[in-house]
Amino acid sequence: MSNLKIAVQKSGRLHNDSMNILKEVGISIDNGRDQLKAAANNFPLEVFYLRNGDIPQYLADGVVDAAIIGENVLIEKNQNLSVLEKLGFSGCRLSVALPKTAAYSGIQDLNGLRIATSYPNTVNAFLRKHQVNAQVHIINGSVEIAPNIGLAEAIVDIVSSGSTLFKNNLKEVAVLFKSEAVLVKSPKISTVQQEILDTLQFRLQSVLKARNARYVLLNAPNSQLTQIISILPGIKSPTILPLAKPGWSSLHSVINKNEFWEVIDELKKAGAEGILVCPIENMVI
Ligand SMILES: Nc1ncnc2c1ncn2[C@@H]1O[C@H](COP(=O)(O)OP(=O)(O)OP(=O)(O)O)[C@@H](O)[C@H]1O
Ligand SMILES: O=P(O)(O)OC[C@H]1O[C@H](OP(=O)(O)OP(=O)(O)O)[C@H](O)[C@@H]1O
Ligand SMILES: [Mg+2]
Repeated sequence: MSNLKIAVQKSGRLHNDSMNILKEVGISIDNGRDQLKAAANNFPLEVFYLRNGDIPQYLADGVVDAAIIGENVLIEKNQNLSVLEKLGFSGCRLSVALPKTAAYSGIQDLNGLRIATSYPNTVNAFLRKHQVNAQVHIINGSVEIAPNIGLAEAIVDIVSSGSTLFKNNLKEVAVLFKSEAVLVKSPKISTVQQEILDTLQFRLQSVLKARNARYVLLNAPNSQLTQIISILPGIKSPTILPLAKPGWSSLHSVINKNEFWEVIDELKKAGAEGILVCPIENMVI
């Protein structure tokens, strides 16, 4: 069998975005509900649907060749797996939180507390690093409830919008690290599977670059082009096409989607008109 075996979370926060990004790179998967694995019909790839927390071990053992998982789980399971690509979704952070009313002036204030978490290895490493003496209590879900039911004085859990902390009368006091979904590979991957993974990674990079970029089209008087080009330099340099109206041109360029809003006023001041901003599907540079 020369298919690349890739693990994806079976259900939960990572599942849909993981399947979407595979679809965006043109891979079509025969996806019967409740199947534990499914093959792609246009790419040498098989998807294994697994629990996020089990994936690092499967990678370490070479049961799967690659996976899409949260960085936080990789760190917790500490299997020395290397991250190939950050995928830009499921962004969150692992944080320490305390009851809103608790006094806190620094990490040393965690001394002597009971800390509830689903990430015991990560928390113990953090406590060791800061020479804090606290008791770690492992809870597998709904960690934020622990202080309210007298199980712990502090928690360490995933925070994204912060609304779960807020609803449970907790405050975030320290961030251990930030996490997002990542592409990871097994140290036991074979040469054939590695080649397939290289192709997949190349396609993912082109989709990720495109997600962050926008295609910009605008009209401007020729006298203003030099100034506008300095604002919108593009990948190599912008495309300039003459308009039917004498003395005017259409300028096409690519820009980072976040930078666009910063330069729009500059563009207008420089004389740009009829500015169109379009999404890009793929970028091969
Ligand atoms: N609120 C959140 N916002 C953004 N990303 C999150 C959030 N909560 C979790 N994540 C990310 O999504 C991953 C999967 O979370 P989810 O709660 O679906 O699974 P789980 O219960 O940790 O894992 P399993 O698949 O083993 O049941 C987490 O490891 C983390 O990387
Ligand atoms: O800051 P927020 O946006 O509120 O997100 C944080 C919450 O999201 C995750 O739980 P999830 O909803 O995945 O439930 P789970 O505990 O069942 O995994 C995490 O464990 C937090 O409880
Ligand atoms: Mg969760």
